[in-house]
Parts: sequence; structure tokens; C-alpha cells
Amino acid sequence: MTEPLRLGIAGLGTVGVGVVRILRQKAALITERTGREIAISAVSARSRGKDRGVSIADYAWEDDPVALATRDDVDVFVELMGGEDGPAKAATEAALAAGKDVVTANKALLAHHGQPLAEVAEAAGAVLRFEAAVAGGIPVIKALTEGLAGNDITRVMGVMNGTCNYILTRMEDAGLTYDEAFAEADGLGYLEADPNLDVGGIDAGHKLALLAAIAYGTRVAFDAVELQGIGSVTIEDIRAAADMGYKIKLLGVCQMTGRGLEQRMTPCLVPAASPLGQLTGGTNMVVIEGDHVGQIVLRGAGAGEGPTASAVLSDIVDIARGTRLPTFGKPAAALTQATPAKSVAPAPFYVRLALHDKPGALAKVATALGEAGVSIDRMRQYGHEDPVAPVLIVTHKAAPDALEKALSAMAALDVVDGMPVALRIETV
Ligand SMILES: NC(=O)C1=CN([C@@H]2O[C@H](COP(=O)(O)OP(=O)(O)OC[C@H]3O[C@@H](n4cnc5c(N)ncnc54)[C@H](OP(=O)(O)O)[C@@H]3O)[C@@H](O)[C@H]2O)C=CC1
Ligand SMILES: N[C@@H](CCO)C(=O)O
Repeated sequence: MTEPLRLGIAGLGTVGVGVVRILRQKAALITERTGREIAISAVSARSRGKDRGVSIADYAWEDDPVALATRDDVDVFVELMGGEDGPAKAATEAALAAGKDVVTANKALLAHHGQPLAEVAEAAGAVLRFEAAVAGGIPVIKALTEGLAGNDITRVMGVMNGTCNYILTRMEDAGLTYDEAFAEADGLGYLEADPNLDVGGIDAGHKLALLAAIAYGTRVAFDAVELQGIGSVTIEDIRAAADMGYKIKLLGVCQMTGRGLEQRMTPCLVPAASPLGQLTGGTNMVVIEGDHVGQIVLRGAGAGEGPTASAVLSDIVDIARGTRLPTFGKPAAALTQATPAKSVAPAPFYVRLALHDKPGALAKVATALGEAGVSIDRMRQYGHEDPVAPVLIVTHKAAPDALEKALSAMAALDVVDGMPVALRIETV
């Protein structure tokens, strides 16, 4: 039998403990499947004495993740600490520079430093894998890099942040306000240490940027992702969307166009009966469209110990089997710098505004829309007690630029309070 594949695991939190647990429980099965024993040589975390619910007594301990990453008895460095910089970056760089393979679940690290890390890995003859970084347990990196390698990818979209989907689902099915649903998600331990990574759309934006790099053979361009979080979505929006047969989702879409690479992660209305509309709770869904394969829908747990550790194991098993792929599916030097493009494709939009309920007010709003070239499909003013009325408008398909112009014009009207909220209606 071949020599064991020796791991150094930095980070023994939710995901790290999950990986240790699977390796302890399924050692024989994994060896049968890979033809090679997978052994943990050493581990690292912040606090040595913590009870982690799994025995780590058999493994050497390193206080310093960089020292762990470069140990002679470590073939694969498994980075499960998190964070775009700090020890995660330092230890990953050290491992790659020492020619060791790296497996990580860290989307922030790769979204910010994916290109230089891929270059260091390839120069050192090492591989850098990150299945767990996007959509938790869903094997979406493998699907794009391997299963769909014979396709031109025409579009990738999906719900990639379970926390946001949980919050939006609870607002929809339990009638909770945004703040109540946020507090519930917090109580369940769903939120990242910095909750803005979740609700600000940043975490999902990181994931989308990684998928776009593989799908289009481009350098990771997280800074070019058009980002809008879910903080502006109200219970009234959720109810109005439901009335019209839609659900609100934090939806990521990326596609290559003649003008450049479009990447957006924004709250959108999707048909309630569509697969994305029916996605509830913390589940993720990624939809991939290829020129030959058509549409593929992948759905599953986007987070949590078991699903995320399952994805980490998939990368480790690949390395044990000798599968060696470039980080983003083609050599790092061949990845192109995409021109960022804003979406210009016309779409219907949902618009909510606060209108002073007095004669001629609605006519002024209609004029602002009309002068920007935006045509109204449906309009509804809800009953209200104070002088400011909630007004909802669904437009016919409109160019995003025209809608922006209309929104600015409406915001400048003396009969409109604040900036109207606009959400794209996505046909999926
Ligand atoms: N949780 C999930 O469902 C998912 C997580 N991920 C990603 O997986 C990675 C790990 O996440 P998760 O397990 O949830 O994180 P946790 O916060 O649960 O665990 C982080 C671990 O890293 C250790 N750690 C943190 N900082 C340091 C440091 N400076 N030096 C050494 N060890 C350190 C912590 O040590 P200690 O325990 O001693 O404090 C802890 O064991 C992140 O990149 C995350 O984005 C990806 C998909 C899903
Ligand atoms: N905070 C992330 C964890 C998984 O990446 C989510 O809610 O989806």
C-alpha cells in the first residue's frame, strides 16, 4: 500500500472538528476508496485546552499555524481557521511555498488573494483546493471544474448564503420583521462573527466571484461584484412580493457578455413556483447553464459541520487519489483579467416608495418614470393612517440605467420621502 497521506489541520471549530470526526469514523472506508490511508499528523487552534467533543490526543499540537503548515510530517495543509488575511493567509502561503498541497474552506481568503495563491501553488507544484468554500456541502466546484469542463458556461446563478435565505424565509413564513428574523438567526448561531459578511451580501459575493473565475477562466474579481445586502428588505416587501406570486431571495448571477463579466449579488424577486422560489431555510441552490448540457440545478446544505466537512473531505480524497487540477480549472497564468460590466439587460423591477398622499402626487411619480422611459405594469397604494402612503410599482421590462434615472428623479420629488427601494425581478 502507498504511504499514508499526512494532514495538518489548522482550525478546530465547526468545520475542523467535522473533518476530524469524519476521518476518525470513516478511516477504513476512505482508505478503501483512495487506496491510501489518510492520517492526521498535527493540529492547531487558538486555545489548546478547549473541549472540542472529539479526541485530538493522538495528534501533535502546534500553537502556530505557520509552523504546522511547514512540518515535515505534513503533506496537506488543511486551513479551517477563516479570515481573509492573518494566520490563514500566512500559513497557506507558507505551506504552498514549501510545496505542500492546501485544502481550505475559506472563501474570503480566496476571493481576495485567489490569483497570487494559485500562482504560488502552481510554481511550487502544489494544488490548492476549495470545494467547501462555495455552497458548503454542494459539490459545485467539482461540477464546474470537472463535470461541465466540455461546456461554455452561459450563466451561473444561485442562493449561496444560508443565513440570508433563513432570514428571508422566516420573514415570509412566520411574518417576522427583518430585525426579529436576524435575532433568531443570531440565536441559532448562524451569523458569521461579523454579521455584515452575511446580511451585507459579502460572503455570498465572495462565493460568486470564485464560481465566475472557474466558469469564465478569469482572475477572481470580487471587487467588481455588484453587491447589495438584504438589510433594506422589509416585511412589507416580502408580503407584496408574495401577493404578486414572487419570493425575495439574495440571488447571485454571473455571466460573460460582449461588454465584459457581469457579477451581481442582490436581493431579487423570483417566481414563487420556481426552484429558487421554493428554496427555504438555510439551504443553498446553484443553477449552472452550459451550452451543451443545458441547465443543471444543485441544491443542498450550504453550511454546518457535516456538509462543510464532507466537501473538505472530497478535496482531500482527490489529493489522495492523485487528482491534481489547477486552482481555478486552468493554469493561473492563463486566467484572463475580465472587464467588469454592469448588467444592461432590461428586466421588470419592483419599486417601493413612501408617497405623501395628496392630490397629484402619484401623477408626479408616473411622470418621473415615464420621462426616464420606464413603463408601469402594476401599481398599488396600500391603506395607511399617517400622511405617507406605501406605494408599490411593478414596471414592465426596463433598462437598469433608465430605472436608476427614474429612481433619482422620484427621490427628488417633494411628494416622495427618502430614496425608493428597487429590486430586480429575475425570470429563472
Ligand atoms: N461553519 C460553516 O458552516 C462554514 C464555514 N466555512 C469556512 O470554514 C472556515 C472555518 O469556519 P468555522 O469552522 O465555522 O469557524 P469557527 O469559528 O468555528 O472555527 C475557527 C477555528 O479556527 C481557530 N482559529 C481562529 N483563529 C486562529 C488563529 N489565529 N490561530 C490558530 N487558530 C485559530 C479557532 O480556534 P479556537 O477553537 O481555539 O478558538 C477555531 O478552532 C472559515 O473560513 C469559514 O468561512 C465555509 C463553509 C461553511
Ligand atoms: N455564513 C455562511 C456560512 C457558509 O459559507 C452562510 O450563511 O451561508
